[in-house]
Amino acid sequence: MEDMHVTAQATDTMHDIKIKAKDVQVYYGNNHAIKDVSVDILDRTVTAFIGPSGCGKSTFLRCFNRMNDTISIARVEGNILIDDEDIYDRRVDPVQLRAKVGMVFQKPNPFPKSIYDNVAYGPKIHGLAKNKSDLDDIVERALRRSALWDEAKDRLHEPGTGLSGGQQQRLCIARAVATEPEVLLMDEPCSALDPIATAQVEELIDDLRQNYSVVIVTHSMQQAARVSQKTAFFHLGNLVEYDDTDVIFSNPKDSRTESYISGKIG
Ligand SMILES: Nc1ncnc2c1ncn2[C@@H]1O[C@H](COP(=O)(O)OP(=O)(O)OP(=O)(O)O)[C@@H](O)[C@H]1O
Repeated sequence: MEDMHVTAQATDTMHDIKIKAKDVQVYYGNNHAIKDVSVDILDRTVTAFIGPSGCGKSTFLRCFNRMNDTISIARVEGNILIDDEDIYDRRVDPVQLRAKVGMVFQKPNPFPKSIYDNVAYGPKIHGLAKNKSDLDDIVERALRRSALWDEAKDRLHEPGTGLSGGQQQRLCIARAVATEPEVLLMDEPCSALDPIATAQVEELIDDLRQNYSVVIVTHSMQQAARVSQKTAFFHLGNLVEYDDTDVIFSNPKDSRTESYISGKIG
């Protein structure tokens, strides 16, 4: 049982597979951090990665936009396909990939620029706006989608760092969605936020699912249960169980999942 790993397949016929990971291994030097993980991530679905600290959730998430490329000792093996395209193929430009696969981090990290420029930055470098009014529209759309427009519209040219923590995190989500990504990766996006800001970001995640495949790493099982439709439980670098979120929380098949959700390992 201990060495068993699951090949997690999508059972949901309503949603297409957006990301297909097959036999993925990640090493940091000699540390084998992700062990032979295969999983299908669905489109227009929120997928939560849960598991004890150090089990590899963030490492696996970072495989989807090749952020592990930026860590010199990290080595990724296996296949990751997004829309059937191998994202580790030599012809894939990681910068372009990261426009399609946006990421929001644990701590809100706005650029030291105005609210407007934070959101406009990506569309500008990727040439998504034809002119200034086009760019204005993109910025407004992204801020509306991130539920920040009403609070930010009268202070677009003030520094992003002047917003509250929860607003800054929504600004980072606006920055990520401004390049029209198809996948949104969120690594503990609420861990620095108070309960009200957390509730706003969770509501937003639920909205974002209409357009994107969202993958969220969270330490909070309550949050996973609230926002996700699919949950993957990781333990010691293995993907132990992957299923509908309500199944994982009400009727897990593996004893390790059961121990984790009941607070016996953690
Ligand atoms: N940049 C890095 N360099 C070296 N080792 C790393 C690096 N990032 C993670 N690791 C190692 O990889 C393993 C998995 O770590 P990872 O951060 O992916 O786990 P996690 O489940 O996201 O943990 P947490 O919940 O604490 O954030 C750990 O053994 C960790 O020490």
